[in-house]
Amino acid sequence: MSTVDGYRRSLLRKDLLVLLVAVTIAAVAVVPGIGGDPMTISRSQSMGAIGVALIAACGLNLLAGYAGLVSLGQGAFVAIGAYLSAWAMLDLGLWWPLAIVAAIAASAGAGAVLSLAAARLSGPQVAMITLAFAIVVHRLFNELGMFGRLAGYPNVSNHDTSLLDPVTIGGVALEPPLFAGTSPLVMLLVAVVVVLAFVAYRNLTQSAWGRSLRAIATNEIVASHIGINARRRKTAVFTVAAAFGGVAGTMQTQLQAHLQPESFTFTLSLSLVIMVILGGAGRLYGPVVGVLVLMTLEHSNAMHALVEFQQENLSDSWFLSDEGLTGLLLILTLVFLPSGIVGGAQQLRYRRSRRTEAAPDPEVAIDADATIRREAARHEASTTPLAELPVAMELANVTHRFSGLIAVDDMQLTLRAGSIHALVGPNGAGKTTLVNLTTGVYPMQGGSSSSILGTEATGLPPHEIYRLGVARTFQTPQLFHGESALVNVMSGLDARLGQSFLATLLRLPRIRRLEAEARERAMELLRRLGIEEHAEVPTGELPYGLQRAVELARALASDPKVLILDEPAAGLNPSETYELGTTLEAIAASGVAILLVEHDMSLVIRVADEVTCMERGARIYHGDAAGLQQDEQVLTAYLGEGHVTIKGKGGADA
Ligand SMILES: Nc1ncnc2c1ncn2[C@@H]1O[C@H](COP(=O)(O)OP(=O)(O)OP(=O)(O)O)[C@@H](O)[C@H]1O
Repeated sequence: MSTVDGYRRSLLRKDLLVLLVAVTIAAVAVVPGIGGDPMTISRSQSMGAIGVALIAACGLNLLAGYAGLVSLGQGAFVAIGAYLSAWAMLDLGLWWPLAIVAAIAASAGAGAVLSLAAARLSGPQVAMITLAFAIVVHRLFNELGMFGRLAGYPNVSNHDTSLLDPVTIGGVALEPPLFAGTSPLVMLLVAVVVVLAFVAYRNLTQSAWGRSLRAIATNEIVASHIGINARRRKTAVFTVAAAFGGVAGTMQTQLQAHLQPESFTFTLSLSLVIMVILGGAGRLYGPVVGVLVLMTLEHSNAMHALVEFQQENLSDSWFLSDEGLTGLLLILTLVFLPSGIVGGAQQLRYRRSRRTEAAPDPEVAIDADATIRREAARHEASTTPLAELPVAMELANVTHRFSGLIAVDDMQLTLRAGSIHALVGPNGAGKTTLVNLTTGVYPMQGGSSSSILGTEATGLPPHEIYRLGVARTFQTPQLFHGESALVNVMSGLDARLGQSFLATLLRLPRIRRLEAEARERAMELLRRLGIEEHAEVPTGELPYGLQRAVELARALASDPKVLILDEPAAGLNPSETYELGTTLEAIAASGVAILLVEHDMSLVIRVADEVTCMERGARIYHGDAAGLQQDEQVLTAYLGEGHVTIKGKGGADA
């Protein structure tokens, strides 16, 4: 068994064990009579409510925790699932499983429609639109006569439950839906649905799909550079989160004798948000812990006892009610455990484990191993004259204006496979703008054109340019800091693996194999760049030089044909810069075309096969590094008259 297989199996075992322990704790806490007292309706409904909240909170965590789209409307999807499944059974007379599926589909559909508006928005605007949606949905169920208005649904005067056929599972007849709260078999059904929903949620989070959510949460532009269509992924996660809400709602219908609009006010959505934040947004077990802590407090006597304690011992006119205590708990969590209970525990465990290990020395941490150098030596490209190397990317007549300012002015640039093309020039010359044009961040204007490996690429968005074989790094490393170096690197090749959503949801064998291969490939890249010992370290904890190396590994993960590096030596010390140069030469020698935007002239002159110098958006020099240092215009505009000539590639003096 490979280490990856072992890791995967232990992860699965751990997940199920934790869920089992959590459910048992909840059962003991909420159902004190589990060991003897008879199970009452209210106790079984409390248990069921925990399950319902768990499903809804897991969906919300995908959206708010992983994708960073804070929704204040999750309760609305629970309401849609609950009301519509009941209505489909009672008024439409649909067979109960069909009614449940239809109601979940309706919730998911509502989520998809909402996402069309929300996908254009970000941050507080997403929260606002989802809040408005929650209010509208609540008002609808509150006002529509078909749902009994304030009297709730079903309405005793309109509905006769004896009309319903009993539900049978394996030949055992259950109580009719909507009046099933006391049936142990319905409790079992809810428990099975909770476990299935959790497994689906877990499968989604621990996959390329889950990593893509992290990416769009961190930075949509960066996400698009690793092949993610951010808008489409946002729609998908909205739909999935709403479907989880719908599943939760249909289970609520199974547990409750009666649906009341007050159960689905904005407070429900807010409680779900509080549970996710309290447990740990973006953490696998965050919603489990959040739901258990908050619902155990709510459904046990603990909150009530705390309120009474204040009244008796502090003041009976100034005290915090249940809601006030919940708010206080949230404030304390945000102040002392900003990443929630699970996030805090993980950080503690990580810090403890680091304390027992020797701290890595960042000075010598990056050491590209001999493999990459041997590959370089073997590659014949290094012996081929530059002009004979195949063209990997061609930019022609590229112009870009920011309002009145011409940032790039009629630029030409050719990148050849197996070579390094350096792009230099003073601050504000237009280098980064040109890079952003080549990778699709800015749309091409006027007569600009671009082709990649012979394919027309003018006007393509970044995620499509990624698919043509282009990868890049950024002036400031753009990593997903909540994740380990390994996961960051894996995210670089995810979009190439073509993992379908359904296969990911079910974690089919193909997905497990692809996931294991992605892990192996990412480890291999970390090893080749000499940073494998940091594989499990969250990138936010790594020194700057190592962050740059992780970002380079992520760019290489997609096996690019064109690699664009925006000031990769910025912030590196001389030994790290030297090592970077060696690594870049090796990467180029393996057949990759590199565009190197850089101010460190010692690095440029050492590794570049050709150099383009820009000033005020235009090209003022194109040629080799030796010529660059002699060019009058370059000396005046960029290098300075006092520039001391550095030996170029092949040791030739300028
Ligand atoms: N988003 C923007 N909106 C308006 N002007 C911009 C924008 N981005 C860049 N510019 C302007 O375009 C010009 C080129 O900037 P750019 O960042 O491409 O230069 P650069 O050569 O990469 O500089 P540096 O070496 O400092 O990174 C500058 O005058 C800059 O102020």
